[in-house]
Amino acid sequence: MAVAPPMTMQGGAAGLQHQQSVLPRSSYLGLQLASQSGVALPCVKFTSRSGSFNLRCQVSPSSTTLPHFNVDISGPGKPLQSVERTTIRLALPSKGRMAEDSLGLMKDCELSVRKLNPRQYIADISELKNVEVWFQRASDVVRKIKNGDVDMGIVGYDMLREYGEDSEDLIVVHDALQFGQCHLAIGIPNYGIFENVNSLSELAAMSLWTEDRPLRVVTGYTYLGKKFLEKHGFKHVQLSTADGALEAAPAMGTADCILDLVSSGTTLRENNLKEIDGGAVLSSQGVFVANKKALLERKEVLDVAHEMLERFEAHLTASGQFTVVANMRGDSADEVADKILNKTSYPGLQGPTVSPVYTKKGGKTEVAYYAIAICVPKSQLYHAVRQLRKAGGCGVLVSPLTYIFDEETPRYRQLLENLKA
Ligand SMILES: Nc1ncnc2c1ncn2[C@@H]1O[C@H](COP(=O)(O)OP(=O)(O)OP(=O)(O)O)[C@@H](O)[C@H]1O
Ligand SMILES: O=P(O)(O)OC[C@H]1O[C@H](OP(=O)(O)OP(=O)(O)O)[C@H](O)[C@@H]1O
Ligand SMILES: [Mg+2]
Repeated sequence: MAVAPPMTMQGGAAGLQHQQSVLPRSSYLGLQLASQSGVALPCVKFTSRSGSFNLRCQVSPSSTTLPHFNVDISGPGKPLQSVERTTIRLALPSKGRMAEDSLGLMKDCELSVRKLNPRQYIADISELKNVEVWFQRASDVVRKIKNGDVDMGIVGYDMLREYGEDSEDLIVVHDALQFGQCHLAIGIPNYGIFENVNSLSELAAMSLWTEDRPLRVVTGYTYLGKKFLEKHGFKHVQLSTADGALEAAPAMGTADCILDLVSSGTTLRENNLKEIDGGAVLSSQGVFVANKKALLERKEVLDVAHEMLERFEAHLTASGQFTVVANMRGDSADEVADKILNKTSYPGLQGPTVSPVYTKKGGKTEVAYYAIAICVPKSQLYHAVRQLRKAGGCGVLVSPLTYIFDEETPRYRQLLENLKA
């Protein structure tokens, strides 16, 4: 074959963009290559950050001015990333409660997700440059973070465990986003042969289950379900899947029990099903998760994960607290600080802020009170107010807290530890 003169490839290296980010060791792509001569290059060496590899090109039988080549991409070592992304990709659930809650959290953290067109699956975040938001089904959020197509995302922990299949490529950055709280559990009928069955061990011990007549479990969680039932000694089990309304299956006679999410328990109850002791597989809520390799190898990805984590932490920590400001009687700031630290259970973050309150008495300006500012968990507000009053407090003002930024978030420290492991 004649050696071809210099050739230009449409789109250059970026022209290799492909739906799959990881190409198999030898894959054929139909690429339009613009060759000045129409003669194929037998082999072109390509160098990318992930190593060098070869393009072997063959002219298709019908040669035209823009010939169609079959390109064999192969190279030494591991499969190659076809595209080197410079953008940072964040995946958010595209529908349902998780979509609403994730967007709500982003908004509360002053991260404005802007979709240019409501029918598009991509958006940007005005506060985070170079970040692309991709809206995906929850299962795909996990799959795409796992295979590196996306760098990070928000999803339910149940989905992360089911579709992540314990992959080491996934790393949880924030494990408690405080929405989507539920648990994955076995639900069995509260009537018939199950009426007196109240625990997982009782269910496993039922003599009914044989190879020919296994326990039939319907679930959307076959990976977790199989592992869980095997671990708990179930020998004869048949798992089947359905997309929704699993609670109807036992009454229809198509399953003996279900493995599904439970939150308030209403759906189980209204379908004459019950939970059993030992039947909970895992607790779940929204989590912020990332691709481990992307965090380790791309500093810009780690920086964005860090910033988002800080915003989430600051907001979520604050959302459980109130700011309380009170005027305290006392002879000095030290005396008031002493009372707050020793006579109440609410010292504030590092300690109370104490400042003099000036009043006018008989034409003279004097300090009669000291104002203190502390933060108090919402659930303990009334208790705190009672303690402050007892310690000489009056004029107590309470307002919601928006953010608490600490020196460094403990979760970020933990993330760095986990990345080293
Ligand atoms: N009842 C619930 N209460 C709280 N969180 C839930 C509940 N059901 C599901 N979730 C959480 O929401 C995630 C998405 O649930 P699901 O796929 O059922 O979507 P959805 O929001 O219910 O929308 P739809 O079922 O209408 O498609 C689950 O993976 C889980 O983390
Ligand atoms: O304990 P509860 O508060 O009743 O919630 C549990 C129900 O919530 C989820 O269903 P969802 O409402 O998402 O309907 P789906 O089956 O259409 O997903 C889950 O699959 C249960 O059916
Ligand atoms: Mg649902």
